[in-house]
Amino acid sequence: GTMRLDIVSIFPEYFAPLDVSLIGKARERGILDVRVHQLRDWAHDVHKTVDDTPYGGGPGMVMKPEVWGEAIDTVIGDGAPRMIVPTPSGRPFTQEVAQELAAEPWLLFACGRYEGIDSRVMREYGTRLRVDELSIGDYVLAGGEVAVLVMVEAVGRLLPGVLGNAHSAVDDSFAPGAMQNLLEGPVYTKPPVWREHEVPSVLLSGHHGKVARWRRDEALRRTVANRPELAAALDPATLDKRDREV
Ligand SMILES: N#Cc1ccccc1Cn1ccc2ccc(-c3cc(N)[nH]n3)cc21
Repeated sequence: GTMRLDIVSIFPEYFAPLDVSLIGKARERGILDVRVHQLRDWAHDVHKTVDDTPYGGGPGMVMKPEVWGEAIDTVIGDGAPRMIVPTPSGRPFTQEVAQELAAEPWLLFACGRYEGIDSRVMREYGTRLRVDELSIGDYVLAGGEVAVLVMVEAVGRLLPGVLGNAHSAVDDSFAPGAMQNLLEGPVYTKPPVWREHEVPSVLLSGHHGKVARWRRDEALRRTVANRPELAAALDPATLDKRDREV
């Protein structure tokens, strides 16, 4: 069925990219129903104020709870979407979380700016909705919009029918299975030689067993090189004899 996504932000124009490519097609095909809302529509003062100084002092501003409360109440009505709040201090957004979110019928993304949203908003809706504060990585953005674009793409591509059959998400390096927790290895296409660089001959051999083995070895090599903490966590039993020699 259709997944509904509501996004509330003071920069709705950030979400123009959701009209194109993968997500745009999914919307045209009715797989996704994406609605973007301007938070300021629920700020009633002449300046449409959405922020104020932080209690306890400190730099920057905090987003007012009243405006968010009116916005969320209007958007959800008496429904109960899963509420996602991007934040640098959230639980890590991983492929596993993306898989979980892809199973939800309705997601509501609350995009903060400034130093974040008054914490009582999450507390208020946590009594009625599942509220997840999620981080997309250990770096600080200026607001939640980019994080929502990341999450919507990661979740959207997992929905049935969104990725052409040519590329199923099941092969993802973080998807369950033989290549789980391994990084993608190198990829090649025609021509077989380009500026004197050749394609590894095993890939031209047509020997599927050797190709699979080679790809696993390359994925393992890259994982050890770029993500030693993932490689260390690999269950030795899942690595067959040859891999242990790598
Ligand atoms: N909050 C906060 C905050 C705290 C300190 C300094 C700057 C900000 C800016 N900010 C406001 C909203 C908001 C949303 C998500 C992120 C975010 C997520 C990841 N993974 N990094 N940054 C940042 C966000």
